[in-house]
Amino acid sequence: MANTTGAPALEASALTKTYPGGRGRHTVTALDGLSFEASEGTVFGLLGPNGAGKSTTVKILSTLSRADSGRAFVAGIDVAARPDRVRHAIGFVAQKQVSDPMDTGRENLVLAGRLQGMTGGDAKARAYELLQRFSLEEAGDRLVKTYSGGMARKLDVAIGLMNRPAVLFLDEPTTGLDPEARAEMWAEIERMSVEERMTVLLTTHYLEEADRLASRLAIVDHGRVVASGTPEELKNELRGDTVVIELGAESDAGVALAAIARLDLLREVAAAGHVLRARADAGATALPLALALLDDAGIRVASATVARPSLDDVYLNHTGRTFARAQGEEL
Ligand SMILES: Nc1ncnc2c1ncn2[C@@H]1O[C@H](COP(=O)(O)OP(=O)(O)OP(=O)(O)O)[C@@H](O)[C@H]1O
Repeated sequence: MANTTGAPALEASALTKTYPGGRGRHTVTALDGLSFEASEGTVFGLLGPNGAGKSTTVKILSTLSRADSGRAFVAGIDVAARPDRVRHAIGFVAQKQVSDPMDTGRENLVLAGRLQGMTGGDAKARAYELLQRFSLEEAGDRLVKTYSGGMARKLDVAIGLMNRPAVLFLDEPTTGLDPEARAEMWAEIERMSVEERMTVLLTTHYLEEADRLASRLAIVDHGRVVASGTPEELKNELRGDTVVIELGAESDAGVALAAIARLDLLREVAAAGHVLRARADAGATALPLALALLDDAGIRVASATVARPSLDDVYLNHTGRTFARAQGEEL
């Protein structure tokens, strides 16, 4: 179903959602005024650590959950007013496997198509096409329980595509995949968004994945969008270089932080485990001075680099903590 209204393909406006805490615990604020817009035919990324509110957003947009307040539109349709129409316009690939391991890949696809109201003939034809597209044609008639993790994940995505959705929700599509399967999935998502001219909402907690796939992205933290733009725009907001110093395993990060804190050339100095990060207008000048201070303090350094800003630096800049630390806090 194409979006013919000229409205953004996805629009979330000031969404809030709280969950009851249970067993006398405080309520959990999952969304705290979250807003974003995604244009038709693009891959839009929601990037944030575990617990940031990404899945809750996807559940509201895909009609599986209701917001406490705020509004959301998918393909120009109000999700709260017309959930039935939204369901026909979307595909949803959840974090958990949806295919039945005791059926073949083809059987899973045909069943999904039939449940979505396709005729038997149409469902078989679309299943054939998707098995080819995802290089699963040889495995298509094997039970899913014999598939690798990467193959099962591709099948889940294919199931989400059976009804030719205008908008596809991909909730952490590569979590748990090995690097090779992850790279393959990235290539499929890129190809899919171009060939099917679909809008894709991708949630991820991998910075590299957001950088590679999303034409625009929103960084989500504690249920709010703290920054949004193209990955390049977000990185270009930060001037200067990023200095990263990895300390030896026996080194005390607190002592190291104190040692380099007095260097005026460095700003936004932060530690995550044994890795120190800082920003500098001229990283190549600041780094040797920082290393000398660490040496004076008796701190052993395992590696040191100067690089252009990454999305990790963007995250740190907007939230005051590194992405790795935020992940650790929420796990
Ligand atoms: N059904 C629920 N009941 C209670 N709290 C919930 C429920 N679902 C989510 N939460 C809480 O709401 C917050 C946001 O969770 P959400 O799953 O949306 O985050 P996320 O960014 O998708 O994280 P993840 O990457 O781990 O899925 C978290 O603190 C989470 O513990």
